[in-house]
Amino acid sequence: MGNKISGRKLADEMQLEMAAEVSAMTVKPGLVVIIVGENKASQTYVRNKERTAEKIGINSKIERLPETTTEEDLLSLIAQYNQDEQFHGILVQLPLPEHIDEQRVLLAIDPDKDVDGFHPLNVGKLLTGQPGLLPCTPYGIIKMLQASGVEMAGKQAVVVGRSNIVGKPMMHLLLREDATVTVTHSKTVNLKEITRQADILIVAIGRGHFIKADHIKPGAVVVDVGMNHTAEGKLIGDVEFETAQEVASLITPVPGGVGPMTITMLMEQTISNARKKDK
Ligand SMILES: Nc1nc(=O)c2c([nH]1)NC[C@@H]1CN(c3ccc(C(=O)N[C@@H](CCC(=O)O)C(=O)O)cc3)C=[N+]21
Ligand SMILES: [Mg+2]
Repeated sequence: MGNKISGRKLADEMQLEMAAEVSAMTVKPGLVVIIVGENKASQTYVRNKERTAEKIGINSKIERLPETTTEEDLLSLIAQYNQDEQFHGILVQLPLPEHIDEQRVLLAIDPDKDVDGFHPLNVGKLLTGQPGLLPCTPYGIIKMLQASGVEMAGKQAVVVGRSNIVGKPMMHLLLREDATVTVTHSKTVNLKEITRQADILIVAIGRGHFIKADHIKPGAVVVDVGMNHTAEGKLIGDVEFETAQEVASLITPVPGGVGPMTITMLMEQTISNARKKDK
């Protein structure tokens, strides 16, 4: 057992197809990423996004604002990009500094340019089963499972983590695929008994190597959303990969799993927005 699902490989394949598609378009897709303050984890992410956008032929612009930026200044920059026809996607990197109201910022983004799928209108569409922009991490996970031939309909899916960015939208996307979904979190009692029921286990709790082999049902599909840095600066997932892969039938690694797919879906949604403006 222990077949690795390579998000990296699938992401590379999808990006090649997307590059061909973009080169045939008359409108060049544009994505603006707004970052407020310095955040070490943000840096790799933003670098990867820039590199990927360039590879595909997307015009990407990074707006780096100082930590001291006021909420009003951020809101007016967003208003400016809402109007700017060159940009089809707007992403405001989270988390934002303490003094800025995150919900107010997400509400300010034009829902049609919200390529992160975090605007309450898009969240509501996901919840009620209407088409809309989707959160990129859970969307990328569904794509990865489909590409790997994982049957979701009727299966027991367990999500560990209930964040607005991963856990909650993941629940809805799995429901849409007709899985039976259980959401667990840090206050869940007898977590192990629940995760051991999972045919599909999605882990997004942000604690390094929290899920071990004995949390996993033999033959389960395991998706690791974690990105934790050890004291030595090594990137590790929420799942202890070495032991878990002995039990799982399929498992995503960190790095090279969910991360590259997240970025790919961001690009995909930016392109599909631009295509709506294409002749
Ligand atoms: N509004 C907003 N939307 C986001 O989607 C968002 C965000 N804010 N804030 C930060 C997190 C983090 N995130 C990552 C996505 C991909 C990689 C990625 O490409 N990882 C690679 C490389 C990692 C490495 O080598 O360090 C991998 O897992 O293989 C990393 C981090 C998106 N986020
Ligand atoms: Mg989370």
